[in-house]
Amino acid sequence: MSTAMLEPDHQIVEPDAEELIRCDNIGVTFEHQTILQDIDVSILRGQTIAVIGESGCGKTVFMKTIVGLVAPTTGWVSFDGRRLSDMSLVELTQTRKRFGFVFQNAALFDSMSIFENIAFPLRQNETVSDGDVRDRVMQLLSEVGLPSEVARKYPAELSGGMRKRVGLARALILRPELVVYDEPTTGLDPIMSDVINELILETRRRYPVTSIVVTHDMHTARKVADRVLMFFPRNRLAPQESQILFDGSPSDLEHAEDRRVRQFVRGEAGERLREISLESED
Ligand SMILES: Nc1ncnc2c1ncn2[C@@H]1O[C@H](COP(=O)(O)OP(=O)(O)OP(=O)(O)O)[C@@H](O)[C@H]1O
Repeated sequence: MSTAMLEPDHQIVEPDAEELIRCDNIGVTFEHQTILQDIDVSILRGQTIAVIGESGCGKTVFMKTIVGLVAPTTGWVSFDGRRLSDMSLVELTQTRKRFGFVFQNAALFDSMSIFENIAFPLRQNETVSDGDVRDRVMQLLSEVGLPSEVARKYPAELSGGMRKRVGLARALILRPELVVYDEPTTGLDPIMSDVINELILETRRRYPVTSIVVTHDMHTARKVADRVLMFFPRNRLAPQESQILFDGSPSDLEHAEDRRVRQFVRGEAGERLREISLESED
């Protein structure tokens, strides 16, 4: 702790943390629609980044581009100093083992027990004895605050919050260096949302994982992130404007210079209401 810097939002980032991810001039165009343009972002090891912005602005596309699920139309993504586009399929597959994915709907296999769901990445990627698989699954269950009896159950028998925790356990079993969370609290009540927030924080305290959290939940963004990126829809920006309207600490969001950022975080429709009514008249 003595070498670490305490950030305002209680996150711990090593002062000499190295770059883990670099996005250089990324652009993504689907058919004729440009979703991302000129995105330059550097993410340090150990950072927890919340990606916010209104629906359709490209948050998920950004996250998928970083993990190599979407190939950028321009620019490149580097992970740990290597461009994803320079990697062979085998290297990309090897690199993806260093990523953990927590999907919005937990994406569990319904026909497998919770034990088998959590063990799945381990059995797919490592040669481990049954005893070791058992130890690691049980350890992960305990890390996400679920009792060991849950291991025998099936996804349909669990609540949404429990399923999310199982999804987190599965994402963490290979001890990934990068975890991406897609809307981790969507559909949960406020208490269960906070349980998930606490687990994200606890995971970071337990080991130096880097996290990217795509979220609409401002409470989550403020609580778990040490850095927030706010994206804006490319088609509503002036040509010279950056698509990232805010890049900074969550505590600075309220006082952001850009009015669109302040309106977003306060949940104010502002002139968007007028724009939407004009769009519907066209
Ligand atoms: N594979 C694809 N092919 C074509 N268009 C796509 C594809 N993936 C995403 N899009 C489009 O890109 C835009 C941005 O999508 P994205 O899912 O990144 O938005 P988002 O900011 O995550 O939105 P939300 O908050 O609603 O999830 C949308 O208009 C979407 O329809």
